[in-house]
Amino acid sequence: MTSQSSDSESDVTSATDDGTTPVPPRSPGTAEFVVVANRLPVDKEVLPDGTVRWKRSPGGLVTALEPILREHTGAWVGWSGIADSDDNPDIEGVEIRAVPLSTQEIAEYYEGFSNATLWPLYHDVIVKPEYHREWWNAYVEVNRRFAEAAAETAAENAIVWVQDYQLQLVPKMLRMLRPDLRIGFFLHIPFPPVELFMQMPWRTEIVEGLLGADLIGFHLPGGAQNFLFLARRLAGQATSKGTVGVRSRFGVVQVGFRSVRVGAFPISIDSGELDTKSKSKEIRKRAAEIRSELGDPETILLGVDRLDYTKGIDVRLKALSELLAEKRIDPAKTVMIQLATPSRERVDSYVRMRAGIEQLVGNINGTYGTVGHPVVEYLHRPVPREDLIAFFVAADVMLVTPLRDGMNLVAKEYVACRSDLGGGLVLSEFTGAAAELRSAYQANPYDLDGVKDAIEAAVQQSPHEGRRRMRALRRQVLTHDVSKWAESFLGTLAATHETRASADRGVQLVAETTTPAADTADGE
Ligand SMILES: Nc1nc2c(ncn2[C@@H]2O[C@H](COP(=O)(O)OP(=O)(O)O)[C@@H](O)[C@H]2O)c(=O)[nH]1
Ligand SMILES: O=P(O)(O)OC[C@H]1O[C@H](O[C@H]2O[C@H](CO)[C@@H](O)[C@H](O)[C@H]2O)[C@H](O)[C@@H](O)[C@@H]1O
Repeated sequence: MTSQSSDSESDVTSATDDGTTPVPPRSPGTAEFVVVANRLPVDKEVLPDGTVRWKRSPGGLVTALEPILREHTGAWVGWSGIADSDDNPDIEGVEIRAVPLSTQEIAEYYEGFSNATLWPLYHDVIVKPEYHREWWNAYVEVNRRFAEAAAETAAENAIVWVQDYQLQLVPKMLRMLRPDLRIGFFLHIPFPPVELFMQMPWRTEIVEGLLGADLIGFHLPGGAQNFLFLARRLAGQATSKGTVGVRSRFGVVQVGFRSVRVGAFPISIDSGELDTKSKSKEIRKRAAEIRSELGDPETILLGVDRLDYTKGIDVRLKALSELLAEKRIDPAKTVMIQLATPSRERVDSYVRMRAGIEQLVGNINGTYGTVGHPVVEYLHRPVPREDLIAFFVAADVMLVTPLRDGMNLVAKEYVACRSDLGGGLVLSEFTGAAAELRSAYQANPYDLDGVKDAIEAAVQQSPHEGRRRMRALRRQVLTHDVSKWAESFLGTLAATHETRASADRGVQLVAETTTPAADTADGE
């Protein structure tokens, strides 16, 4: 079936003739808490000699959820990162349920609809989203499979927490299979402005898919607000009209007898753990070694990203190149380290972007480097976590310059690692983190002169100014950690369910407030 559906006619969960109808489980599972995410926390790797190795999956979603699942003991439903594998790796305290994907599904559901349609559409169309009906059909089919796997894993009345843009149809499909469950959904990337979302040929199906959840979470109030407008316009549901707050003043969408809450929950990191680790003797020693291996430069600039066009790695390289040309930065005293984790390497836009970035690195080193002393040290591979922490401790200026980013955990990790109050953070205004990290050197990544000024200011900041800013940043990051994020989301989800009964009596459509002491986005 390849026909493109109109806004109102199709129902992704009740189709009867296209193989996408979810099949109810014979009996419920045993897990009281289930995370459903595209990726498992570990990626499977088959070495040339046939042995299997499991390594940590890339990206901030796994960084954030790993400590939560360790705390709550439950199950994780996800894909292992390679084709046709249903191996369930052993992870202490977590029941793993792998969802196998075929090579064609990886191409159409993951690389296609998830990462060449939704990803660019939700990130301000930095590259042009592609709309293909076969990709959409694969997305529906794979979402159905995830919903069935979750339905088989969850115990009666369990909490199921569905993650991210790859699985936006799962909440509705899962509700059809298991109406007893409490279902939460969290979007880790930005939810786009209404004008952009309206491009999506299957826009109504996506909004209705999400409305299967009891609670839908976004990083920022703006995303929640955009979604409420679309629920009204595309799904024709009554919604609350008040302004959504941060971890407070939730929006409400009335779907039949169900009240779906919509809120903003900015994600964070295990800041306490990073703070402790970064103070250890081993990490301090490694940080000193890094500086000495680089030839003891006066200033170390650092970038840490998945190699993704949203991250603005080209922006910071162009800014550096101009600062060097204008002699505002001295190449003899400065080294920039760019750690770039390989990502989505078969998607065309990623292949093109990698070539562009490597050319920029080559140009800078060719023009300003000397033999044995390049200005830019570029690694295209992940480094071990402990090394990464040492890089954060060693860096004088952290460069976070995305054109758009849901949150950006790297910015928060850098801050958590700077108990010495050293270092400066250059941060794009278009990251979710910018709403909280007000004391960073913020810049508009589309304004190259502004980015250059921010980098120069951070390089030249006085120790007093640096300490003042870092103290404020650390107050925010250490008091708003990932367990606070999970608690606020899961606490709201639990409360949503408790008010289900009141839906029968008719819930009032007003924006709600959790506690009188509601948080603000900026805790500084
Ligand atoms: N161990 C390790 N982690 C990395 C590396 N590069 C990035 N990360 C982690 O990947 C996560 C990236 O999250 P985030 O900044 O939110 O961006 P995302 O990639 O879009 O999810 C952070 O927790 C980083 O510390 C690396 O080379 N090694
Ligand atoms: O699974 P991949 O295709 O290799 O991509 C890795 C992850 O990238 C995205 O991370 C996002 O989540 C972070 C935590 O909330 C957030 O800080 C960041 O801004 C986002 O880009 C993606 O959303 C995940 O699903 C991927 O697993």
